[in-house]
Formats: sequence, C-alpha cells, structure tokens
Amino acid sequence: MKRYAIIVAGGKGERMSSNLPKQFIQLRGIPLLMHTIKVFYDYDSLIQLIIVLPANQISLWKKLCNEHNFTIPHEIVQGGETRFASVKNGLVAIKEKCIIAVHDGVRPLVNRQTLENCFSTAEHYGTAVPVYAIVDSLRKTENNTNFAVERNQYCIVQTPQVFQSSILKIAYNQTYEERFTDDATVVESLGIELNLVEGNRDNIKVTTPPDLKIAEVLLSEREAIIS
Ligand SMILES: Nc1ccn([C@@H]2O[C@H](COP(=O)(O)OP(=O)(O)OP(=O)(O)O)[C@@H](O)[C@H]2O)c(=O)n1
Ligand SMILES: C[C@](O)(CO)[C@H](O)COP(=O)(O)O
Repeated sequence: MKRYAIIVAGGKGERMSSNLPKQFIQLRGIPLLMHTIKVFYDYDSLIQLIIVLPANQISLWKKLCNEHNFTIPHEIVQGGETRFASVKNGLVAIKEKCIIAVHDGVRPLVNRQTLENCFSTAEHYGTAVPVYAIVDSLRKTENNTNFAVERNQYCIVQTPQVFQSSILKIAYNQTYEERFTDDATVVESLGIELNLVEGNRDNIKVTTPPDLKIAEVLLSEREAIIS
C-alpha cells in the first residue's frame, strides 16, 4: 500500500528558548528538519512526504532549501495552534487510501529499524506506536507526597506513529482534547487497540538546549558509520 509521512514541524519551540524555532537550527551544517526528512527518504524514497510548517516560516524554509540545495521532494502544509491541529492540516493533503506515519520534525535520530518496525506492523495490523523501556526509577507525586511506582508497567512513547489512513482520518475528526498529546491518544479514544513496537532509544525529541548537543554528537556518529 502507498506510504505517506506527515512530518510535523509547525511548533514554536518555546522550551528551546531560541529566536529561531528549533526545527530550523543547524546541526552538522544543515537545519535539523532536513536531517529528519532525509532519514525517511533514505529508508524509502517512495514515501510521499508532507511537511507541516508554521505559516510565518514557510518562506524561510523555502529559502533554506535553496541555500542548502535540498531537493528531496515534499509538499508543504501550514501548521495549526496545536500539534493536533497541525496533524489534522496534514491529513487534508492526503486523498487516497494509504498508510500514514506521523513523525515529529524534531526527531532526526529515528533509525531504519524503527521505521521498518512501524510501517510493517501498521501495514499488517492497522496501528504501530514505537516505544522503549524506562531506564530510571519512577515516582508519582500526589497531594504533597510522593511514592515509587513499578517502572516495568510504563514505557516511553516516540514517533513515528503509523496507521492505516481510514483509522487516522476518523480519529482526527474528533474534537480536540488536551490529553491528545500524540496520535496514539487520538486513535485510542476511538477504542482502537494500539500495537506497540520497538523504537530506538536515541530517537530523542529535541526539546531543550542540551538535546541539541546530544543530537549533534549522535548525528556525527551516525554519519561516521555510514561513510
Ligand atoms: N502547533 C504545533 C505544535 C507542535 N508541532 C510539532 O510537533 C512536534 C513535537 O512538539 P514539541 O517538541 O512540543 O515542539 P514545540 O511545540 O515546537 O515545542 P514547545 O512545546 O517547547 O513550544 C514538533 O516537531 C513540533 O514542531 C506542530 O507541528 N504544530
Ligand atoms: C508526540 C510525542 O513526541 C510522543 O512522545 C509527544 O507526545 C509530544 O509531546 P510535546 O509535549 O508536545 O512535545
């Protein structure tokens, strides 16, 4: 079945506290978002790429593509106020029955194995959400006190979250709720079962300044392995 990826990069990056939204910050000489797009393209060049951008940064993105001679084909869609609204705008651009991956533009370190796990599971079973095990101890804070909880009962959720288009389109017809922090929560609220697959631990979401340094190191290691 035809594959699409909606790569959401329509956020403001407030936790990064930088004038330039984090998706455009340069890592290893190119904007972070270009690294992310490149991973999808290198995995499967037939995936139709839809890039969701803040309305006021679309011209900047086009300029950056020119400057960096970035020619990977992609469609640009205007983002919304929330991640939910940005994904919804991306979905409007998809008119056919297909498999859809939704990925954070600020996760440039997703690897081929995670992409394969997600696409193949969603193709067979309809849904796929990449996760990995928690390596720290966990504590719940409640009513001015705190207590340990069993970490094996929880896992960290990443993207891409991949779905058959019929499921994702119905899910995103719902009214937005604050608990919809990712696509899995939106689909789950329809009562649909989510298949968890193995993610890669280094698929970090670049969120705060230290993450930029970590991503830079990990990207350079990956480039060294490839070359
Ligand atoms: N209105 C929004 C908000 C977020 N995103 C995207 O969703 C992904 C995950 O969001 P997050 O890391 O929270 O990014 P920001 O919202 O930009 O960051 P912050 O919450 O710190 O402002 C990012 O690639 C971001 O660009 C989006 O497309 N549209
Ligand atoms: C989609 C996500 O990256 C999955 O872990 C996460 O929910 C985004 O959360 P954020 O607070 O909007 O960055």
